Amino acid sequence: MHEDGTLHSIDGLRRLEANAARRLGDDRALMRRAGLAAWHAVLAHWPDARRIVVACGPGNNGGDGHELAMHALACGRDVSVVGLPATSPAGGTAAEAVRRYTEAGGRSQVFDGRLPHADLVVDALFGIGLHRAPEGDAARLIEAINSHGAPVLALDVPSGVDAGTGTVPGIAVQASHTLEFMRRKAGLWTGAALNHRGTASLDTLELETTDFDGVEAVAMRWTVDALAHALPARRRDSHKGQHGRVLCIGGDHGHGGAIVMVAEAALRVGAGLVEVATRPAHVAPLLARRPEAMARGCDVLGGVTLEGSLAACDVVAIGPGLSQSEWAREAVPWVSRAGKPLVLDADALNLLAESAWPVVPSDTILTPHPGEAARLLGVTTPDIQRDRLASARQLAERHGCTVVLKGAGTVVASPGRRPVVIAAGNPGMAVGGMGDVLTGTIAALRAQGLDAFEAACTGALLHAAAGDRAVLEGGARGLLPTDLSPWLRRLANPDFPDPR
Ligand SMILES: NC(=O)C1=CN([C@@H]2O[C@H](COP(=O)(O)OP(=O)(O)OC[C@H]3O[C@@H](n4cnc5c(N)ncnc54)[C@H](OP(=O)(O)O)[C@@H]3O)[C@@H](O)[C@H]2O)[C@@H](O)CC1
Ligand SMILES: Nc1ncnc2c1ncn2[C@@H]1O[C@H](COP(=O)(O)OP(=O)(O)O)[C@@H](O)[C@H]1O
Ligand SMILES: [K+]
Repeated sequence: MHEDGTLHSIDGLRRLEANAARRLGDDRALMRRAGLAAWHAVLAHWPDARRIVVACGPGNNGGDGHELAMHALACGRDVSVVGLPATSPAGGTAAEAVRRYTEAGGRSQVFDGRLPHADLVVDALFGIGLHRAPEGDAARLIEAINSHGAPVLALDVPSGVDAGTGTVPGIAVQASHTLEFMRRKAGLWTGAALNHRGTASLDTLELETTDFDGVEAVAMRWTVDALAHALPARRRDSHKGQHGRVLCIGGDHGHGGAIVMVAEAALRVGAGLVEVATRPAHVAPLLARRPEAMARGCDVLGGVTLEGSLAACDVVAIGPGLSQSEWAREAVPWVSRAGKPLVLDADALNLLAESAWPVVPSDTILTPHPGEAARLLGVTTPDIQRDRLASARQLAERHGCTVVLKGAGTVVASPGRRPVVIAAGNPGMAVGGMGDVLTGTIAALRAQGLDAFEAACTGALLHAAAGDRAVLEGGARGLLPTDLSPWLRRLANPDFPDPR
C-alpha cells in the first residue's frame, strides 16, 4: 500500500504492528524491513557518509538502529553503535537485531559522554515507545547528538518527541530528517514536534489492507497538492454574484488595517463582491488601497445600514480589529439574527469566550490561535499546545461547528469529520495581521460554495502554501501578510494558465 495521507495515534500504530506481525507470522520481519528502509534512506540522503554513529535505545527503535548498522557494515562503512549505560539488555525482536549486528562483526560501545567523529548520526533511541521526558544518560546522549555537528537521521520519531500528541516533554533530538515507519504519526505534524522533525519521509514497510482491520486514522494530512482538487470549479459563463458576496466587519479605532487585510485576501481568493463595515475614518484609506472593495462607515454597527449589508451577503467574516468595545458588541445581535454563514476570528472569538454570542450555528467557522482557543476552553495556552489535535476536536465539539486551530501545523476539526492537519506554513507567518488574511481567505472560499469544513481546510492550506511561496522571495523575517496576496491568487488557480 502507498501513502494515503492518514495520520495515526500510538494505539493505532501498535494495532497495525500487531496485525502485520500476525499476518507475516514473524514479529522480526517488520524490524528487518525498517532497518533496510533506513539504510536506503541513508544512501538516498547521505550516500557519501563513511563514518556512521548509530545511537541505539533499549527498545525496538534501537532494534531498527542495529538492523541499519548491520547493512551499513555490510556495505563497508565505518559503523559505531552507541548504547545507553545502565539499561536492561534488549529483549524480543530488538535482541535478535542486536545478535545479527554482533554476529556480522559489529562493535558497540556504551555512551561515555562523547560521541565518536562521524559524517552522519542516526537517532535510534526512542520511537513511539517514549513515555516520559528523557533524563540522565538518555538526556545527555540526546544533547551529544544535537551538538555533534553531523546531520542527524531520526528513525521513526526524533527521540524525545511524543509522536502521539506532538508535545516535547523535555530534551529531544533535533533531526535533519525523520524516516517514519508504517504510517505517519499525528504528533509529528503539528506543534513543538515541528522544531525537531526536520524534513520527513515515510516507508510503509509493505503493509497490506488487512493490516488496517480495527485501525482508524486520527486525522488526514493535507499538502499543497490537495489544492488541485479542493478548489471550487468556475463556470465559463459565471457572473460575480455566483462567486459570493463577503461582508467583513471589524476595524475599530486603532486597528483599521485588520479588516482591510481580510477584504483584500477575500478579493484575491476570488469572492465576487466584498463589502467592509468599519469605522468611518477607515473608509478612505481602505478605498485608496483597494478600490474594488465596497465600504460602509458605521459609527453604530447595526441599524438599516448593517441590516441591508447582512441581507445581501453570503458570508460574514467578523472579528479582525473589532475590539470588544460597545461598538463591537452592538454588531453581535444583528449578525446572529441574519442567519448567514459566519467566520469568527479575533475579538469575535473573545466575545464568544465571554458568552456574548448566542449559540453559534453548526456551519460557523472559528479561527482561534492557541491563545484564543485557551480562552474559549477556559484553559492555558500550554494546555492547548500539549495536544493540538485533541484541543481542536474538543473546541469543535463544544461549539458544534468547524474550528481552525492556527499555528505551526494548523489543525481543522469539525464534529463528525476526520480532522485535517495542514502540512504547510512557516514561522515567517508569525506576524500581526497574518490571521486576518486567513479569515478573508476562508470567507472567500465559503462564499464560492465550499461547505464550512471544506472552506476551512482549503483556506488554511491555501494560506499556508501562499506563505511558503512568499517566503522563498526574501526569507521569513520581515514577511508581511499582504505579501501573500499575489500567491493567494496564483495558488487559488491551480489550473493556470487556462487554455480557454
Ligand atoms: N514492534 C514492531 O514490530 C516494530 C517496531 N518498530 C520500531 O519500534 C519502535 C517502538 O518500539 P518500542 O515499543 O520498543 O519502543 P521504543 O520507542 O523503542 O522505546 C521504548 C524503550 O525505551 C525506553 N524508554 C521510553 N522512554 C524513555 C525515556 N524517556 N528515558 C529512558 N528510556 C525510555 C523504554 O524503557 P522502560 O522505561 O519501559 O523500561 C523501552 O525500553 C517504533 O517507533 C519503531 O521504530 C519498527 O521496527 C516496526 C516494527
Ligand atoms: N510558526 C508558524 N508556522 C506556520 N504557520 C504559522 C506560524 N506562526 C503563525 N502561523 C500562521 O499565521 C497566522 C497567524 O494568525 P494570528 O495569530 O491570528 O495572527 P493575527 O491575529 O496577528 O492576524 C495563522 O494562520 C497561523 O497558522
Ligand atoms: K528515534
